[in-house]
Amino acid sequence: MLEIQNLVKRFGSFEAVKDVSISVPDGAFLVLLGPSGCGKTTLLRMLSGLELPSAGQIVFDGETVSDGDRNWSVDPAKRNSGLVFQSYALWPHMSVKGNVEWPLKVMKMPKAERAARVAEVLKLLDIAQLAERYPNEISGGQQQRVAIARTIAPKPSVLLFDEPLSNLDAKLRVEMRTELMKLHRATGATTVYVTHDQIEAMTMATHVAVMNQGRVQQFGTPADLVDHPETAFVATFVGTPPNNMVPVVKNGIGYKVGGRHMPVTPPADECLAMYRAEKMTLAETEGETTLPMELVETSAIAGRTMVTGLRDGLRLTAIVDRPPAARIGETVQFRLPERPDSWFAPDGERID
Ligand SMILES: Nc1ncnc2c1ncn2[C@@H]1O[C@H](COP(=O)(O)OP(=O)(O)OP(=O)(O)O)[C@@H](O)[C@H]1O
Repeated sequence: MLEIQNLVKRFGSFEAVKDVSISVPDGAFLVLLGPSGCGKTTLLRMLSGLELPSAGQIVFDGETVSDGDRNWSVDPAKRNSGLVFQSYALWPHMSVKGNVEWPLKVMKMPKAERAARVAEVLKLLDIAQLAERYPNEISGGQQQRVAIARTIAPKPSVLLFDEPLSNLDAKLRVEMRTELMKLHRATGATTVYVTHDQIEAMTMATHVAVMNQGRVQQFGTPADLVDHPETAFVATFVGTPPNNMVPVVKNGIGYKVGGRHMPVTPPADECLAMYRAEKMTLAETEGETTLPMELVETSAIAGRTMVTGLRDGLRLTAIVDRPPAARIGETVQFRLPERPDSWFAPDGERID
């Protein structure tokens, strides 16, 4: 079990990580997901021991490895965790085999055992044929595999990844995603993986912590996040496409939804209505729950069409069966379902 307890990280007066508490079960694949600057890397660096928390504790398997309150932490090399960065920094003067063997030499593993472990790991990552080559003689994707092999060679019980696939092209990313999941199953190591790519998060994770501005907005399984987003931020950050969020305000005896009077019964005078993209439709003409929007984007998605409209800063996405007749820049009528899927308060908290 990996426990993060009331963890805080301050840089001067700026709080990059704010009171984060999460319990990660053994063998889980936790993804830290959030926009740039939300504190993901800082949290991961604290887990690795590279950064000392300002307050709070990190506990691996019942043993405290970082204690911000006491200004103390176990050295990164001694905490049974392995870290893979976005840039993989292999030793250029060592062969692939030499790079993977290096951490085992450092931990003084006997020679025969070392050779067996290196062979096993190279096979697991499908790079045995590259064993004698040097880093400048292999591709970027292969270098990333070597970096991962080097990290898992000492059998760390916790594996930490910081956007490890962001330097790879789209096709290779998808392939490596599958490989990393295979690797996770094969090693059984509790994994913490940082990304801002929500598709990566939703396909790989057993657990996701969605972060924003230093806080964890929601911690749960990918399905939890999609089925029951706890904040408007989560609702609009996860899912493909993300959910639509439309402001609702009291106006006279009725309510305006996205700026138009509509027959709704919101739980408060001012709130946000969430509509799932697959429940939105397009209408030929104006109706009781339609919003005229400028058509800004259409794209084919798994045999259906994703249509995006814009109006006064409000962006709506619908997944429909057929592409609209309208062209980009023309007006289309988006029809909202009779009832939204969820309601959120103006501060983003879920209401029902
Ligand atoms: N050493 C530092 N000194 C001062 N501020 C820092 C330091 N490291 C990070 N920060 C700030 O803390 C915040 C969180 O940074 P962090 O790198 O954790 O974000 P992130 O979510 O990983 O972003 P990205 O996806 O862009 O890497 C940012 O506002 C960043 O500028």
